Amino acid sequence: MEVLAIGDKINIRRSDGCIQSASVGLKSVERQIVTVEWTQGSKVKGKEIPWGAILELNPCLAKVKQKQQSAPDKKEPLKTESKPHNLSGYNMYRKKPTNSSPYKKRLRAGNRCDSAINVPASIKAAQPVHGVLAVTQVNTDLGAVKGTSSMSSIKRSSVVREVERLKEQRERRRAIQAEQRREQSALKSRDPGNPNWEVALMVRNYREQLQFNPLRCLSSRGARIQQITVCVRKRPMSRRELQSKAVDIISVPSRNSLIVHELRNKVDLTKLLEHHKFRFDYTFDELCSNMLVYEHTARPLIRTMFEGGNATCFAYGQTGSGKTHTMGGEFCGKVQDCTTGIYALAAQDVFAELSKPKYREMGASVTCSYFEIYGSKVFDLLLPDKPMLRVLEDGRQQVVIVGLTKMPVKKVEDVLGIIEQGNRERTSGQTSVNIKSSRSHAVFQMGLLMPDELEPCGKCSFVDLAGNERGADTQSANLQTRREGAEINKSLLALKECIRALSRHSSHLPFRGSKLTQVLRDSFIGGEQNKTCMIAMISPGLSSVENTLNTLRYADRVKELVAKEDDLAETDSEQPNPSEKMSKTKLGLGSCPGTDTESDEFEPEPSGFADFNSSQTSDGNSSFRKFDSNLDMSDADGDGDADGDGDGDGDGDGDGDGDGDGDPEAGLQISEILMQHDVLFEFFNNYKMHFDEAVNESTSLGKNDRITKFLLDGEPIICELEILLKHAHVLITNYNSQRFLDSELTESDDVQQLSD
Ligand SMILES: Nc1ncnc2c1ncn2[C@@H]1O[C@H](COP(=O)(O)OP(=O)(O)OP(=O)(O)O)[C@@H](O)[C@H]1O
Repeated sequence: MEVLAIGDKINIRRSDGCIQSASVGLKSVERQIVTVEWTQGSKVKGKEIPWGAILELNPCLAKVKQKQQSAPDKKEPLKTESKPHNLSGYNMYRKKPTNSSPYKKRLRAGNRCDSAINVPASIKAAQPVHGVLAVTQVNTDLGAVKGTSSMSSIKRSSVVREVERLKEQRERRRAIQAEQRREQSALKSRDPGNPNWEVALMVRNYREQLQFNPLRCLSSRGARIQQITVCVRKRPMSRRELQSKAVDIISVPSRNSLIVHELRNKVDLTKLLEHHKFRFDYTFDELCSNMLVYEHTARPLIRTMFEGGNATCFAYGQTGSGKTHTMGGEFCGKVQDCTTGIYALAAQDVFAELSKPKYREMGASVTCSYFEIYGSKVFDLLLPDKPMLRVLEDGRQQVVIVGLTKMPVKKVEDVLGIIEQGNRERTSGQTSVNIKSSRSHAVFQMGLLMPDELEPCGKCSFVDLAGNERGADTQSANLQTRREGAEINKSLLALKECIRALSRHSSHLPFRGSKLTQVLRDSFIGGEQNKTCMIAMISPGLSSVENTLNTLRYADRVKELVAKEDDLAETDSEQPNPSEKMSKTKLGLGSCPGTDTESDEFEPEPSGFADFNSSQTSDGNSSFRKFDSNLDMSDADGDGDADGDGDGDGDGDGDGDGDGDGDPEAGLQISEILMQHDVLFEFFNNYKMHFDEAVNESTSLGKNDRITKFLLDGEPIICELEILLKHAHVLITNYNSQRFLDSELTESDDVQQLSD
């Protein structure tokens, strides 16, 4: 082992069997192990190899050793040099070596030794650079000659070892840098004129470290069917993007993870990549087909419709990210092949299911509707000239699209005809992003109809949403375009709120926040029976990174709540203690939201919950009074009803008994109103981080619960809630009076006007 020096090149065998050259790092004589290192791409790798294995692959080392042993006479003169007392020059910090010092002598001896013995070239190459190194080297050489001489038993000082280590590090770093420079210049010369070559290289280097195992299997069997599924699909680079040498900054390493490489500039203006990692139920890369996406997203939803539930599949994303491609079908030039979209694939499965004897005997049939929501207006895509339809809501909050075509269909071809007809009618316009872009939400619905029934007993809705970046399209000078953007933003926010309400089994459903959520109200109520899937589409290019991150964060927000829902499900399986049980009842979990029976469950006050209330009230008494006085102030506004629930008791709980458990709808109206009023809507948005969760949680609690909850959470939130309530009170009162006055059927637009 002594014949080897740090930095020597030797042959090694890699774990995959191949033999390659590597540099000697550290040696452990006791363990008879040598550590070697080599560079692979931009990475430095290393491993420990037994000395025996090294000798096998490097027979020349054995020869060197033999030579050393067969020339004992040449070692003799060194014996005296190896005595410890001759090492006075060893410690350079204690005594500076002079020409006549033993240090110099040893150096000369070492040189003599070099000439006498055929040592590896690298040892010679590493001859005196620093005095310290030279001594070390001489020691190594001496050791090689002397074997177990007393010289080799002397420990090198920690300073020497540190210098060696630093030198090794420096050399390694330089080797990597040289390799990177070589790669960079190779890439630059290979890709002349590419302004993004540096980013491309950084992304490529990062990807080299990843292990890719993306989703490829067609069968979704075994996939967990959840109430809410959130997936992401990355589209391939378009021809235009490839021509402009755009960089693909999305990596999809596995079936449920995704990384966005965002380009950032350091303070010194050098570029670096920030890697944003996301996890979803499924992630589809650019090679995934529509069929594969369908298998994992919409297909599991078809069963829901036959089980009497409402299934909804949303395509969400930036303009041009592939929503229409996924939902409606692939484009061959400008012509869309409807047979390859999720609408058609779902229709195939629906008819396959319908042909089963069970449904044939029942006489079940299927109807199709196709409409679009543009701004806050609904248009029927299956009638000539796309007439505008009215959306009405009855006293039981049932939403009806008056006059919507429900076309009976008997086979897949009928459905394809309907899709083609509807697609021709869809509204398009011009944005600063795309020449042609959908500014409307398109809703395609299939309903399962039983004989003698007017309304379908199960429904599948597929929604191709308008581009989510539209609200940020501020370059447009056109007021109409900006309004459209605002409407789209509003509806997407309302959609998120509704999905969140569904995942939390919340009793409050803010479906009036937009026309989209209003017409899809059935999709969000009904609890476990309903299933929802969101497919977030993303563009791969560097220029879309901001929109891509926005899309993923939106989807992530929905997914985050799904995770919470799972947590709750786990808790449910355990035996809850009485107070937990009550808290959940109060949160409306497991019950059908918005039903009267729910408010009955609010009646009993279990001891656990009463304790909770009382302790909080005593803890935060002063704040409680502060909040109450605020309610009084609102009362002074002249509405005669400080709590805004229309009962005139002003006690803040809605039922007049002061126990905080009364009217479960008292809370829900607050965010409903918020969703309908621009100022509050914006306010709500700005402070979202704080009371996004809070308002929703509070909505299914009584008002006192809400108050105590926020007292617990601390002062800032109380203040924000106060401000929020101040703004909301007048609106709530107006809204309530209107609602109570309303008779059987109310036109939703009127409700909208009210808040305006
Ligand atoms: N997965 C994909 N594979 C191949 N091409 C795709 C894919 N996704 C999208 N494309 C192509 O990208 C372009 C834009 O797609 P598409 O029209 O579906 O976007 P969009 O999100 O619906 O946009 P908009 O909101 O404007 O309607 C189309 O030319 C389409 O063919």
